[in-house]
Amino acid sequence: MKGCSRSFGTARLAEAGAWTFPPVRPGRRVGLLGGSFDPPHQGHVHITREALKRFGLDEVWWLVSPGNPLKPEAPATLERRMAAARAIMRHPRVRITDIEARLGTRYTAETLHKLLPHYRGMRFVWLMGADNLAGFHRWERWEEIMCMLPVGVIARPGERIAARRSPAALRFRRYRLPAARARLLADCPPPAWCFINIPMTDLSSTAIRMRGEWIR
Ligand SMILES: Nc1ncnc2c1ncn2[C@@H]1O[C@H](COP(=O)(O)OP(=O)(O)OP(=O)(O)O)[C@@H](O)[C@H]1O
Ligand SMILES: O=C(O)c1ccc[n+]([C@@H]2O[C@H](COP(=O)([O-])O)[C@@H](O)[C@H]2O)c1
Repeated sequence: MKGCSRSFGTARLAEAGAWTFPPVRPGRRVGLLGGSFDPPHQGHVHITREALKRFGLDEVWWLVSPGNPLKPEAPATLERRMAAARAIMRHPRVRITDIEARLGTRYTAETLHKLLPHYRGMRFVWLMGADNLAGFHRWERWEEIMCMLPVGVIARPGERIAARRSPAALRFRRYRLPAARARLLADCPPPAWCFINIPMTDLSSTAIRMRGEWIR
């Protein structure tokens, strides 16, 4: 499509310092679930399990963010959120990572520019809840992200209509894969996105913080 380029430039891997990227066999289908996870909750666990199944993924990596660039308040420390994520999400095909802190990125486009060239031959899918699709047009270089990898969107209570009518959904409406073909998403050349309806849970980190069950 116009404005989409499959070339992402060369990643400056040296910037990643001594840290080594997790090894992965080529051809694997990996879902990337970026999030603040402040705190992680069973909603995250639920959508991860559903994404593995519905999008036919081999793995999901949680990218525990150093801090969402659109959220004004700093989250709890990365160490604490990583530990809580590891405690709640126990699955042999899910990795909890602090890749963005290690890469020195917090904007998703920048993260992908550094990550994807290191894993040529792999099939990544960006995963997000419907609330994030509704506000996706506010992300830095969001159209570029759509052109970099397929995007899997998962229903969230109260957000389905806003997501479907969002600027991002409208702009890329021609590239939407029907939910019945969700398992093909990882193999679709971008731009491609798919919205799946799953049994929804209305858990949120905000609600947990408001109940005082997680103090930053
Ligand atoms: N209950 C849920 N249903 C569907 N998607 C969810 C749910 N909870 C979180 N997500 C998705 O998981 C990803 C990470 O979410 P995040 O860590 O921001 O949790 P959150 O509950 O949305 O937090 P907050 O309330 O602080 O915004 C986002 O893409 C978000 O849309
Ligand atoms: O790149 C951006 O501009 C951008 C803006 C808002 C959110 N994100 C990413 O979206 C993911 C979900 O964030 P959150 O806080 O809703 O869990 C997380 O990986 C953030 O880094 C990215």
